[in-house]
Order: sequence, then structure tokens, then C-alpha cells
Amino acid sequence: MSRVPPKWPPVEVEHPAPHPDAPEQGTKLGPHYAHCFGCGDETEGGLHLQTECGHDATIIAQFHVTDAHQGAPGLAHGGLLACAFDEALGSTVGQLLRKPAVTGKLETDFLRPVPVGSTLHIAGKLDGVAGRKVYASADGRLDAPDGPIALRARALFVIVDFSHFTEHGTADPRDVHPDRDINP
Ligand SMILES: CCCCCCCC(=O)SCCNC(=O)CCNC(=O)[C@H](O)C(C)(C)COP(=O)(O)OP(=O)(O)OC[C@H]1O[C@@H](n2cnc3c(N)ncnc32)[C@H](O)[C@@H]1OP(=O)(O)O
Repeated sequence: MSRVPPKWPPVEVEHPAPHPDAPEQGTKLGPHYAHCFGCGDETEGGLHLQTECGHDATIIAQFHVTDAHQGAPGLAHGGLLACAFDEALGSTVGQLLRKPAVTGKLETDFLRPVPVGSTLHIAGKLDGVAGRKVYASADGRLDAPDGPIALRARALFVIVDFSHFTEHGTADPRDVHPDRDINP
């Protein structure tokens, strides 16, 4: 089967430098929201993705695959793997650009099965910006930062105003203060 991906990014883009307030390499990034299914630390059934700032404007995430994440016996569920990439790519966009953004489109190539007990090492990077559209992509490697690639993902994020989260969700407007620069 041919796996030739379409042109990426699909439009002409600019390549922005990371925001001056973007975290430095090695900085551990806590959850952006304690109840986020992807990264929250108060969601018993969540993915508990752990992220940190990598080298060369990358965001590195680790997803430990447990019994709770199975789709087939002993294998991770594809939708949860896609969720891990959504979170890692959202973190890449938010942490490096310091702007609130939501996923508009997410494409995932599943190249190898991901067994329970393994750790997926996801490295996300920005591929370009066109107006409010931000293109980002990530590779997910099995069990080591240089392990075999199990998944690849490309995503379009759209920069939004903070009112997206107060009008469509239940974010507290008091939590959207002038110092806040990434998703609540
Ligand atoms: C640190 C934080 C980590 C967070 C990680 C988790 C991130 C998430 O999972 S967010 C939750 C999932 N996503 C959502 O709920 C988003 C739901 N969708 C929406 O709210 C809206 O459709 C939204 C905001 C994406 C776009 O709406 P709107 O603001 O009206 O802009 P709109 O004009 O439609 O689109 C903006 C541009 O993006 C393009 N675009 C939007 N969606 C797509 C798409 N699916 N495919 C291609 N292009 C798209 C539009 O064509 C437009 O392009 P152009 O500027 O060239 O005309």
C-alpha cells in the first residue's frame, strides 16, 4: 500500500520563531487543565501525558500505555493514540506560540502496533503558520526517543480567542486573565 502523504503543509506558510516566553529546553510542562483527558492529573481514566520542552523548538511527550488503553488484547486503542497526538500537538502549538488554539483537523498514520506496557515517545514541531491556521506534526517512537516510529500525525490548529472556552465551554471568565496565554 502506498503511504505517500499529501503536500504538507497544504498551503503557503510562514515559519515563526517560538514566542520569547516559550519554555526553555528541558522545562517540564504540567497539565494545562487538571481535568483534561490528555494531560490532566485529576482524571483517573485519562492518558496522563507528560510533556517537556525539547531541543530545536520541539515538545516531547511520553504516553505510558496501560491495560486501560487497550483496543485489542494487549494492544493500544487507535483512538486513544490519536488522542495522545492531539494533546502533544496542542501542547506544541500552545507552548511554543503562547496563543490559545483548538484542533481543526488531525490525521494519524498508524505504522506499528503499540503494545500495552510500552511508552510512546512523541516529538511535536511547528510546520508553519498562515493567518490563524497553525500546522504541526509529530512522530511517535516506541520505548525510546530513538526507537522505531509507530505513529505519525499532522494537524491543523486554529488560533481562537479565549471567549471560545467561556462561550462554548464552562471555563470561568475569571480564569482568563491577562497573564494567561494558552488554553484553559
Ligand atoms: C495546551 C493546549 C493543549 C490542547 C490540546 C487539545 C486540543 C483539542 O482537542 S481542542 C478540541 C477539539 N477541537 C474543537 O473542538 C474545535 C471545534 N471547531 C471549532 O470550534 C471551529 O470550527 C474552529 C475554531 C476550528 C474554526 O472556526 P472559525 O473560528 O469560525 O474559523 P474558520 O474561518 O472556520 O476557520 C479558520 C481557517 O481554518 C480553516 N479550517 C478550519 N477547520 C478546517 C479543517 N477541518 N480543515 C481544513 N481547514 C480548516 C478554514 O478553512 C479557515 O481558513 P482560511 O483562514 O484560509 O479561510
